[in-house]
Amino acid sequence: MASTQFDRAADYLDLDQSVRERCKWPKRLITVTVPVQRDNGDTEVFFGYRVQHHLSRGPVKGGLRFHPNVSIGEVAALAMWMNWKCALMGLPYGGGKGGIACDPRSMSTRELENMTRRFTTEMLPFIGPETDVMAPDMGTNAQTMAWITDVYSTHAGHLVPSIVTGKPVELLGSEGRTQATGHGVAFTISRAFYKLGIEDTKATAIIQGFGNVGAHAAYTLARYGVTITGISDITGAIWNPKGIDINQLTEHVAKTHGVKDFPGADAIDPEEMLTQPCDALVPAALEQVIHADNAGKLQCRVLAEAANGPTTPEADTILEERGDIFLIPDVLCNAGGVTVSYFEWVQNLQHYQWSEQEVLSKLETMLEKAFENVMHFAETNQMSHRVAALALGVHEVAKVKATRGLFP
Ligand SMILES: NC(=O)C1=CN([C@@H]2O[C@H](COP(=O)(O)OP(=O)(O)OC[C@H]3O[C@@H](n4cnc5c(N)ncnc54)[C@H](O)[C@@H]3O)[C@@H](O)[C@H]2O)C=CC1
Ligand SMILES: O=C(O)CCC(=O)C(=O)O
Repeated sequence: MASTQFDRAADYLDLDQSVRERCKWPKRLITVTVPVQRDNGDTEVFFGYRVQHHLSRGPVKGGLRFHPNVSIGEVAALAMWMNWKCALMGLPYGGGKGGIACDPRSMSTRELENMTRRFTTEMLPFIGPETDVMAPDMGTNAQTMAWITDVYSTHAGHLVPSIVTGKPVELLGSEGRTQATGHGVAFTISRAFYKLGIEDTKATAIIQGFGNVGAHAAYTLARYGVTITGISDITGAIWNPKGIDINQLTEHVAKTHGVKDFPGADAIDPEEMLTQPCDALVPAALEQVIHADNAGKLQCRVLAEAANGPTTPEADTILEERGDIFLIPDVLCNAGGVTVSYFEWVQNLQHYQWSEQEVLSKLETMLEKAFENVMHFAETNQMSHRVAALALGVHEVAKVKATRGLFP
């Protein structure tokens, strides 16, 4: 998927052959084994990965994912997308992504901590504030980042907060990072509604995924006055046409670890939920959930890609032919997370802390600019929002590759 999307953008840009090849392939693909003693005394060996797509514009930046489906191919695609996202947002980074193939839901805190610490130790030769800066992604959180900071700092002999972003605020994480991705998703949806003449307070949204991104997108949309009619997670899907109370749902999820059986809504088939009428459909969980079989059935006005890679190229073609759905592509829609990560890194390098208001206001300024750039480029060149966003990102990387040149 990532390669196909890159090829479409590179064809449009008519990239020079050498630059095109150098933009397309990752610089480093690292695979490590991570032995962990399970609570029952057995040792289990997990596979961990980190892909550093390119370092031409600065350190690689991107999340670390703990999920059973993690593979080197998935991580490579996610790293490639991070390039174009960082470049589109004007951040001085290349793209990276990492992950461990594991089921974090079935692991104790002790096992997760040991796995994270061992993975970090294996990664020590390859990471650093100027080479590779990780952050949370699916299945990881601020605590995971705290463990990575601790291992790296212990080896350095002093605290190195700039080794990761998305840390707890007390460990010099940034105010606003936890909610940044979801906040940015809601902000771009509101911009799309404005373009389409839809009022936030009369709009409805359906969200797949109620983790860091989905839940914070839900809070912010609800704060804007949008009615959230459907939400799903790994445990099931819930539906209430009058609106789901997000605060009550959060309490329910804290107690039961899933949205299933929430008393304030009915159960609905998770697949059917995606094709219900709504103003915004927000996939905020997995890849490839909008595919050839359901793209023709979507009844949303806006498809807001909070997750990375939720739409297959086949579905993209169907949506482009339909022409009635306003796509906010992933590299724009979820870019709030890495943008505030950049702010966190900058604050750490300056030994200075910004307020939440400052962080979110700077974030909105940067998202607004990127949103308008993508819309303008798409309109001017009569292309989809996806190809426009990718072309803008790829172009920035290509310029740097061309300028730096190729050692013979
Ligand atoms: N955390 C961040 O700052 C960023 C995350 N993203 C992307 O957003 C997406 C979600 O990430 P997070 O919210 O951080 O992960 P998370 O681990 O906090 O939450 C994931 C959510 O997806 C749900 N889920 C898992 N399988 C599902 C299924 N089959 N059907 C429905 N829901 C399912 C889980 O139950 C959970 O609610 C991923 O694609 C990630 O790459 C993108 C940019 C930044
Ligand atoms: O915050 C970051 O550095 C990376 C976030 C991320 O993994 C993503 O945007 O997909």
